[in-house]
Amino acid sequence: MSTFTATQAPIGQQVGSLLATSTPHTSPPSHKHRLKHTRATAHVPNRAAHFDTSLSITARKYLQTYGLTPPRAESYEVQKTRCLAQLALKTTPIEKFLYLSTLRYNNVHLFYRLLTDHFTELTPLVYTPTVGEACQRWSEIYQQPEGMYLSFEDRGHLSGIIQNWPQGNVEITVVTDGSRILGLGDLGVGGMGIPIGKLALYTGCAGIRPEVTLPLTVDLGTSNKALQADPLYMGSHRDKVTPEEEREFLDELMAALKERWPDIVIQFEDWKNPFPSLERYRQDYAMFNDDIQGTGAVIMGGIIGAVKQSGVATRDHRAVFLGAGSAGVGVAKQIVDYFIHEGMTEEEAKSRFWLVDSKGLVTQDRGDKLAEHKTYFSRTDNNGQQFQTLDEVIEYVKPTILMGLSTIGGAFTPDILQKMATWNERPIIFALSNPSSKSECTFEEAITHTDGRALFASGSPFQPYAYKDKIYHPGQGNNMYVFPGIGLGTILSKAVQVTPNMIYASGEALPTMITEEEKQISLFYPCIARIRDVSARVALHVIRAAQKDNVDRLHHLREMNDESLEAWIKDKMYDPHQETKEIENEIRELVDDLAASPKL
Ligand SMILES: NC(=O)C1=CN([C@@H]2O[C@H](COP(=O)(O)OP(=O)(O)OC[C@H]3O[C@@H](n4cnc5c(N)ncnc54)[C@H](O)[C@@H]3O)[C@@H](O)[C@H]2O)C=CC1
Ligand SMILES: CC(=O)C(=O)O
Ligand SMILES: [Mg+2]
Repeated sequence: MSTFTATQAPIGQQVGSLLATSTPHTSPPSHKHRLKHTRATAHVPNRAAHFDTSLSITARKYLQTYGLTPPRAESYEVQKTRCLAQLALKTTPIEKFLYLSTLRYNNVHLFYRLLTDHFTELTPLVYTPTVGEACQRWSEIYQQPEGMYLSFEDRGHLSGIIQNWPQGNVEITVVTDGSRILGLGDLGVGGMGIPIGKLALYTGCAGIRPEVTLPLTVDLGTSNKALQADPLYMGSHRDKVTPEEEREFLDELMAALKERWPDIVIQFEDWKNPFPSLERYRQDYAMFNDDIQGTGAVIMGGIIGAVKQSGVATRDHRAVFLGAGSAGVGVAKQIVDYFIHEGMTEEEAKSRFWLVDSKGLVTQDRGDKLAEHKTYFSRTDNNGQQFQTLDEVIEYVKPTILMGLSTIGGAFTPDILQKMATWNERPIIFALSNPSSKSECTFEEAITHTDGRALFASGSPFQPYAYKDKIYHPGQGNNMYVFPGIGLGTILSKAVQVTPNMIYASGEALPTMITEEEKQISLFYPCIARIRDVSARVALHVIRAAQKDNVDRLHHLREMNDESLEAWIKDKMYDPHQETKEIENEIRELVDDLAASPKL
């Protein structure tokens, strides 16, 4: 039975259209809009699918694009060869970023076929580190709209403006105000590169259809004076609004999003101070903050494996964090949860953490007013002594774990790395700041200065490194391992909230995906090439946690065992390789139906 619904055009006209070899009709037939697999998207025009050069001649005639593309119907292999050759001609990362953005805009399925087949090589070009440069230069390199921009001046009208988004159904949005883009500071509306990049990974990693994603940037002014002075800057040149104004704006925005798309999942990303909005909206919306919670989960997932490989008992670990911001505190809290899970009391677990910010070790008697999110970890056992530098802190603590979420590239000096290697057989060194220029140390430095013994992960990717006749492989501790699965699990279970247990479950899923081969080479994150399987597993764990917390609404999923549920999840995932095949199948069925119709 055809999946193609009845058309209003007379049968004769349809057959005529199918058989036409001359120029296309000037007015499109109504059936053209009924194909399930050629839906338009705002940032992905309808022509994306219709102009795919792999479409058969029959399909082109049916779609009336015959003659509008070169004659040969080519295989994906040929398309891929051409794209990769064109990409290779681009010499700088930003040129490659632009090439891939244009490809996504013009032929979305081809872009995702390429991305999913070449994840390891292409992710750094659509995501960190290259997206960092793209955000810094957004107003210079801007080419096409790929998301929504809402301004403070639009307050009072957000609901109406959101109606302008041409896509009827949106299942997930990533929203930023651009105020803390990676470790690069306030980039204003240039931050739009982040929602676009994150959502590209939602599609590539977790198979969420591209047309149900909404990249969203809110322009609440900027504290970046250079941007304010830049005539090319595409955002408002006003100063940042006050926290009260931001709250009022967000109250309206959240309500407007839910009004238009009641089931929408909302991910907050790269806000300078994201704690208030997380607290304010987490109960009433299916929302989470990726920098606090996604990062917390992914690093907890990595630490589970690294702690095992370190040979040191969980309760004997001591962690020094350089950076006590959203990510630092989010990660430390999530690992506290894991330590509690492993049998420690909360006080015992918390006592294993020493957080360092720009003023030094975070202590209760330091003399400054601590931001609220830092007080939980502030030390009280320092006997009045204060420690200003990382060097002083590590001499005092002699940590087993050194975590970098500080935005300070190179902060883990050779001396610090060597000390870590003196105190520990397998020092755990996570240099997590993004992009690569902000990484607290490189993989090469971590390996060289610990004589190959570091258990290492970084936020942005590094290449494998050869040292003393051995090849070492870096781990990438980036929230990209979990946020796609958190979103997918929340969407598929129709969860009304993203609960702390769902976040915890996403991190806990990661170690279940590590292979023996990966363990052998000291990896505690799965190979990135398997990210679709990893995201499906994360989604499975997220759904189970949603069920336990009773926030899911698709109750029949509760009846499935894990194996069936994981298979069901995979079946729901968008597969870019299937898209043109689906169009071909629908057209073939239509042709067959028409041929079988009684002649009038
Ligand atoms: N690998 C991953 O998946 C993720 C990485 N990150 C990265 O983590 C970094 C921090 O992000 P957030 O915590 O959200 O930023 P944030 O602005 O909230 O926090 C930055 C922290 O670093 C501290 N800091 C700044 N300069 C310092 C110095 N000279 N010495 C010691 N501490 C200093 C600040 O006091 C603050 O505590 C960014 O580079 C971001 O890209 C963030 C989220 C996920
Ligand atoms: C990876 C990420 O979310 C960040 O660096 O902010
Ligand atoms: Mg982020």
